[in-house]
Amino acid sequence: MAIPKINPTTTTAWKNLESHFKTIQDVHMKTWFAQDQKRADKFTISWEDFYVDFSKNRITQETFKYLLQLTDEVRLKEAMQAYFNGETINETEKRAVLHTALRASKGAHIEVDGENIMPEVFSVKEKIKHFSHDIISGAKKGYTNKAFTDVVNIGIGGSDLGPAMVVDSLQFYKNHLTTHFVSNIDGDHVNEVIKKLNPETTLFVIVSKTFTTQETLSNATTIKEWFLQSATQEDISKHFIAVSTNIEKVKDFGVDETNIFPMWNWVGGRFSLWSAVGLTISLAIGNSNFENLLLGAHKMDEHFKTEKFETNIPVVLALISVWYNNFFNAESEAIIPYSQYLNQFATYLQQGVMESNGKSVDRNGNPIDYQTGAIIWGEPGSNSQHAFFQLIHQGTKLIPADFIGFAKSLHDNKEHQDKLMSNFFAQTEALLNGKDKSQVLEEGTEETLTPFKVFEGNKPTNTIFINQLTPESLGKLIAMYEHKIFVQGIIWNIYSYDQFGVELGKQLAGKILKELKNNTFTNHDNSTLNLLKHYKNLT
Ligand SMILES: O=P(O)(O)OC[C@H]1O[C@H](O)[C@H](O)[C@@H](O)[C@@H]1O
Repeated sequence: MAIPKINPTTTTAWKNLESHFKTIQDVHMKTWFAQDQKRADKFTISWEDFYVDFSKNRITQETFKYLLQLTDEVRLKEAMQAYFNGETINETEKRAVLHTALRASKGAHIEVDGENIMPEVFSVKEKIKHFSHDIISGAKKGYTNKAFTDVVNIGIGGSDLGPAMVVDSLQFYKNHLTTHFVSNIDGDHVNEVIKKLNPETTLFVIVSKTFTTQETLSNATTIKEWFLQSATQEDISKHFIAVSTNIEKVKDFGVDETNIFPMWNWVGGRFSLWSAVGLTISLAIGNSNFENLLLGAHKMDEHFKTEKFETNIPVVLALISVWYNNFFNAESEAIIPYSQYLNQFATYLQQGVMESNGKSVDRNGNPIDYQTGAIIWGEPGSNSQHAFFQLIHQGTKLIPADFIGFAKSLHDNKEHQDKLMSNFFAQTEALLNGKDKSQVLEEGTEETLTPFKVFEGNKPTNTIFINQLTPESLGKLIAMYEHKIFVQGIIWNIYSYDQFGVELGKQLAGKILKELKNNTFTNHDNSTLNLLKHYKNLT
């Protein structure tokens, strides 16, 4: 059963939403809160350790009804079945999309092209487990017989952002190994990392699904050359590991076959941290914590698969986001975690959301005349309050925001935690209610200054409130956003799992690199030509 290809704007639900929008676009949310003491209860989902309050949104029961009707008309349920069953839903690349299989429970049977993939999934998991244990315990040693102290993940995009974000977010759970991430083709990146390393005690994990990515291969080559300044060719097998689908290319690079951790075409790069791409995570926090991350994701998969849509967290968040994106014309969404640990979370989500849903052609190959993927950005609170919150509160743009918070801190510092959480609660309250002229005057503000001090409020937020940051709760949170991406791709009738838009720049960079070597430049606009000449003159 293929995914239905339905233009959402042709549905009755869409037309209902359009006319409904006209009736509520100017209504202040305050009115609805005043009218209904139970509004928050009606728009809150409690599930396991998640408490998701979406009442501070510009929606009513009627909005919600039409949004749910939209899921019926685009046949979301059928699409979800195709997704979880391993059908070829990534039609443009002719692949299944099965990151969910990587966290499925023992005994699961999931077929790709008629073959059960689970035995292989579990055998790679075993390999990750044993390898992590041997490195962490010191059983496996480097070429001078010393235990490993450092791990360098060499990858980019999905082969970097997921592991880097998770290792950083779960640093509280880290062991003695120091982890580093090298991604940028900028040689200053790799050289800064090398500065900190001792080749005798460093493990290098080269992660590339395709093993053709310029950045990763260049960085791996630079590191290998640096390593060989003090070690021999035979020592490579003790220090270089690779994660890839492209076994031949990995072998050509010089990595031992036993040091290769396979992955599969049915895992998209930006959804791959659950596979051996997460090896650095397993090394940094230990395999049982890595398994708990996967368990959390699996629980969210089950919730998404089985929960009715009105209380299904990824579905509800996806629908609310469509509402702002397509009816209020909101261009972006802010992700504001009230946890310094989630410092890299928005950066990670940018690839997930924007590479997946940044599309302007529908599943029938036709140009789209409605909005698709939102711009994702954000930084942790409370820092961001002192940076860009001014624009969210008083700017001209509507910016729906997800506030992610954890009730208990990891270091048990109650005093800081109460202050942090006071800010967390205060901000969504302020964004909802604003401050009107009479309140400003009551504060003793002189009349002429009142316009500047009035806050309109009516700014939408979701509060994603979780008990504590653990590997399991982080797994749930990441999977929640993965499924939100899926639901939106279905509604917008786009292919969320290809990324052809990344190719053109790569092709042109290849051409320019050759031209720089030969010092001849052809077929450029005159701006680019001037820039190239200027570069040549300076270098
Ligand atoms: O893992 P790799 O094959 O090296 O790919 C790394 C990255 O490359 C490309 O730019 C893709 O757009 C990303 O989706 C991918 O994650």
